[in-house]
Amino acid sequence: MNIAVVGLSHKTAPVEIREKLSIQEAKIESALTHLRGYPHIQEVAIISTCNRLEIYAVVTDTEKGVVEITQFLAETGHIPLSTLRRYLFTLLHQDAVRHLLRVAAGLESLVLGEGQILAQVKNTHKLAQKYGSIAQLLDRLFKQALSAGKRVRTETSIGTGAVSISSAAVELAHAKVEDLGSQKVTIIGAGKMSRLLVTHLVAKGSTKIAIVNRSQRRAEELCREFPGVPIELHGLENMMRVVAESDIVFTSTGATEPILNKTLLSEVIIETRSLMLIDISVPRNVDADVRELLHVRAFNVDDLKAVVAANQESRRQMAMEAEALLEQEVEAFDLWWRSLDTVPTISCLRSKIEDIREQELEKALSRLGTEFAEKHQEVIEAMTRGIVNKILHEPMVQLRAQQDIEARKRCLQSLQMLFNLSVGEEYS
Ligand SMILES: NC(=O)c1ccc[n+]([C@@H]2O[C@H](COP(=O)([O-])OP(=O)(O)OC[C@H]3O[C@@H](n4cnc5c(N)ncnc54)[C@H](OP(=O)(O)O)[C@@H]3O)[C@@H](O)[C@H]2O)c1
Repeated sequence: MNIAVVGLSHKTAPVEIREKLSIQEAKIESALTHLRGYPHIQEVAIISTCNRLEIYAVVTDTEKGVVEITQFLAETGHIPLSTLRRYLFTLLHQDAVRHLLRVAAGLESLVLGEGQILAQVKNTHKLAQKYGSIAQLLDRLFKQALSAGKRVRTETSIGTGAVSISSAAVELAHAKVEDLGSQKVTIIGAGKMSRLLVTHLVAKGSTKIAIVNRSQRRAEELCREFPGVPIELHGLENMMRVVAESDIVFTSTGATEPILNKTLLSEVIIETRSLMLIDISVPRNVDADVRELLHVRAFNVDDLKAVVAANQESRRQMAMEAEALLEQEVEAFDLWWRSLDTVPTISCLRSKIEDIREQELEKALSRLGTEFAEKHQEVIEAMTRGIVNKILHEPMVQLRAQQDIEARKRCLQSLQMLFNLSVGEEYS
């Protein structure tokens, strides 16, 4: 039994490829069911964010399991396998474990140490539990990753500074225009990222902010979080009119198709105005064809790499502290994982000794005869259980604590030989 992760991220694939593979939350259940249906996949969980799509699996045969996941990705993304392979990475065993812990800690994020990824890993775990696609190994791995992610943020300085994709996007706008305060800024979408956009825009002195959202309720909720800031609210039906009046437009919605394109914009944009579009959505909300428009400057999440590069350098030192802490967490998971190979032998030994106890108890009680009171029988039964548990406790503790793999293997073999145990499948 082994752990593998197959996926792609902002480090291995451009947004044009990532958006094809992104799996919306509403489709996670069917994707997990599909993956669980493959013959060599026992447990599975999917992380799908703007910067990564990663499939974690417990596989009975590593090579075949990895092929099955790759096949699934090619089918769902409608990308030929030969093309897709260029963008994929595969990590196995301890490397897969370490990778998930690094992801949860924000060390694999485009914006080093950003906090949103921890909630996304938590959501991945929650959905996999809900749809029953994970069992002992991945459940434990995700719990370890979440605790590692929390530890890194509380015990090291990586979490300091409110860094996120949204803060990088606002940073980009700030770098491109002279006076952000005088610009009319529109945000399309009113979710988590839009809220962060407002926070950072306000911090940078933005005063003319409009929000365009599909539902009025969510837009109003967002507005209430910024009581002192005058924010205009609009429905999607007014989107093009509001865009036409804006200097900068951020798009941050869960739409799976572009909501702005060259045709829509060319109908409303006046030649004398220039418009900056910053799209932080994946799948993208702004079609690439808008770059053909003379007065439009368009950016997407991949364009944020240049903005975060400077920030990255200063955060690298903080990341080093996190790396050391993560190694402890990887070690803890590894120790638990390896201890699983003692489980079949321990269960086999317990059940053999339990059989002996029951047989001997039965013999003794039948010799004592029917006049022997039921109360006394219970006392004797409890005593025999107590003896068995006390005798087995210490060797079992010692066995689980044995960290040297070879020494533990020898102990297990001795136990199996001495007690003539026939042990079934083991984790390896
Ligand atoms: N969360 C992150 O850490 C993160 C980081 C970087 C980028 N992103 C990307 O940013 C985008 C937004 O993420 P989020 O976390 O802010 O999402 P979210 O909290 O779920 O909010 C989604 C927003 O999109 C709107 N929306 C959904 N489907 C739509 C459609 N078909 N047409 C128009 N509006 C639609 C929703 O409107 P209603 O109020 O009407 O539902 C809501 O305002 C996503 O593309 C995501 O990949 C997210």
